[in-house]
Amino acid sequence: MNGVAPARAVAFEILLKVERSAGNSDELLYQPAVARLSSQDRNLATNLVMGTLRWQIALDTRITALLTRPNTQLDPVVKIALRLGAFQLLYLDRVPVYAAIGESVELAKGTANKFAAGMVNAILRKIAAQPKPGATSGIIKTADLAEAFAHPQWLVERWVKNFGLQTALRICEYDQQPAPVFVRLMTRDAEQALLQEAIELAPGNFLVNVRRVTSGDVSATTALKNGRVRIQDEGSQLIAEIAGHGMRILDACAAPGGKTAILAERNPDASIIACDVSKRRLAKMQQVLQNTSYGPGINFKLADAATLTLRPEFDLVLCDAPCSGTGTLARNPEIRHRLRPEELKRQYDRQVAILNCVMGGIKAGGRLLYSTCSLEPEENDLVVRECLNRRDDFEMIRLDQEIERIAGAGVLHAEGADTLRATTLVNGCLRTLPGVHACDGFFAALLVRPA
Ligand SMILES: C[S@@+](CC[C@H](N)C(=O)[O-])C[C@H]1O[C@@H](n2cnc3c(N)ncnc32)[C@H](O)[C@@H]1O
Repeated sequence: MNGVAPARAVAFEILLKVERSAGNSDELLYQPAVARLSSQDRNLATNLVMGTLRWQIALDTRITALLTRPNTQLDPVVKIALRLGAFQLLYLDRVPVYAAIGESVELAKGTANKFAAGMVNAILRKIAAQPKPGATSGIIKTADLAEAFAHPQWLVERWVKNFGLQTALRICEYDQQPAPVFVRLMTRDAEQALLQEAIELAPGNFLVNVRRVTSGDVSATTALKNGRVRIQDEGSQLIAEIAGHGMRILDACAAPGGKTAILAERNPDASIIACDVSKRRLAKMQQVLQNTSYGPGINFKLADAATLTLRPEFDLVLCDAPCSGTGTLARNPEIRHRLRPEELKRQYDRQVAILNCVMGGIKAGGRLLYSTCSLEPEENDLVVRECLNRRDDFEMIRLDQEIERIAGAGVLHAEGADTLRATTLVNGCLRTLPGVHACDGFFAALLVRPA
């Protein structure tokens, strides 16, 4: 693309794919075109993609108000050129106005519409002259909260109803910031190795083996390449730690394998079946995990966990179910644009089918951890309650005692254990909330089949 800086050209292509539902931002940002960029351009491309998606609702409101015919369906190329330009003008301080406008005009020339470039130029000039988004303090209405933080109103209404306005505000604030990067230290010298590569670290929220990256690009380090560290959200790691121990383990919805890796690390002598319905995701996971020191204990199985034929032979099942992902909007900002309220019922049906099926694989005395990265009760408590109602050979165990178990085993640091005890236990289940906790939102419930 003539006259367009590499970072903006890459960001534009990724945003276009996301708009056309041809991929997810987090995966697309790991493609070779991004890896080939300089570290500075990679950061800019990432900021442009994630920021534009995070603020899309607010950007579209401004853009629509300036269209001559606000109901016109814009060509996706024009839409993305406008969003990308408006995002830089309104939310980035260091981008010169001429670059934000001029390069969006160049991008808009990629359409057959010969008037598109002129329209993009005119609209972005008007946006450049508008005041930047104002302060967000003093919000007391749900609609204002949704608008100020560029979230769908229906979603914020649910959170206000379920968690209260202040907590909904914290979730929305968290979603609008880059998600923290957490690393798991896999070797004793891992922390030192990262420090030598100019990566600055702070302690994790809960887990002894976790560090939060405060400065530097871990993805470019040798420590990551040679397996001294892994990148994984701390909430996700916590779920896998709580899942616990077994000799025969089924990870029913396993890809991309973050939790499988911890199960394997914590249960080195176990036989683990890692199952996923997606061939592509399973293959990618297999490629990553089979070359690790803990890979040999894992058998990879392509299967639909809702229809598996299982004998009751597992002493541990992790059912990390597919879900709406509303606990991960900071990491996956486009979820809010794709999700519809009616989708939650479809998720519930699928989750009930999967959980109900994998409960059949638990032997007497065995345990099953059900988890999601959704904040919605329909995908969490209600799924568990429905599956427990369907049979009488399972009971739910409060996770308080599991927190004590992993605290006693030295997995949690003292402050982390206190935070978990005080803020995450709801009706015996575990719930992390983005913004309340500095990690993704997770839910977990532990079911056991008494011996
Ligand atoms: C939340 S992700 C799992 C994340 C994974 N446990 C980890 O920690 O990396 C859910 C996974 O479930 C898979 N999935 C969706 N429907 C499934 C089904 N019916 N059976 C098995 N896996 C399924 C998806 O392909 C996706 O990889």
